[in-house]
Amino acid sequence: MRKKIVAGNWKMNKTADEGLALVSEVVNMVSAEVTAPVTVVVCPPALYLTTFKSYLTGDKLALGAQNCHEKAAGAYTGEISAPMLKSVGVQYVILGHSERRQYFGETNAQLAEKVNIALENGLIPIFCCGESREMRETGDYVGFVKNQLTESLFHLSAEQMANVVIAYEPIWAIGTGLTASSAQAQDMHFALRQHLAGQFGDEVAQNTSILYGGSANAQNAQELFGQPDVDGGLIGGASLKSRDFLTVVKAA
Ligand SMILES: O=C(CO)COP(=O)(O)O
Repeated sequence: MRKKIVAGNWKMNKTADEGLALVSEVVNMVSAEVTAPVTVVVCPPALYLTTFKSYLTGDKLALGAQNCHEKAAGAYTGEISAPMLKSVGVQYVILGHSERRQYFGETNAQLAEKVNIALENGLIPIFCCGESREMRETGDYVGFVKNQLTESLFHLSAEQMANVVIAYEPIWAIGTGLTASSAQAQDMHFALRQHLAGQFGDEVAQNTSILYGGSANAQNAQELFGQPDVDGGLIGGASLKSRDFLTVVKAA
């Protein structure tokens, strides 16, 4: 059975005090209110990972980073490596978020290297994919997203792929309030699972968690997560308010 996962991507938000208050609230609420088998991953700014590790314990809560470098160490000023993340107890790492692709020029080939180094260091990549609004309106958007998987993941063995989580995040839905309809999400998730099955076999495809991201919130999460191929979410804005985030978690 594939895992249900709800990950909160805080992006570049919250000062240290604000972050501590939020993570404490989330931990308390998850402990008190979440009985379903869902893994809650908190992905704060890297600066807070070490401090947050002691809060995110037990089998329901996990710590995630928002990025890592593709090399293990070296002269890369300002960067953070997968071995460093592992050494402070990080379990998941978001890779290939559309904001990193857009603002930092990350390519599918570079992301293939990031996926490799994450897996070599025992981190679970949350590999992001998704099309722009223009692509959705005029192009072969399913082919485009499938190709993101092909170029960054299809060099892996089936065994390695079993340790990867996918997040479908249509760019037009991120931070815009324009959520994909549950049918649009389901259609893409189904297509991606088929694509995975073609390369890695049915068992791996069926066991891969495919999360939805893009204006998912307390109001629409139930409907989105109710789709057969939607296994949870990667949540931006709604992860910054504990009560909203918990409502999303409970919908998984
Ligand atoms: O980019 C996202 C999560 O990684 C989604 O962000 P929003 O939930 O704010 O649209």
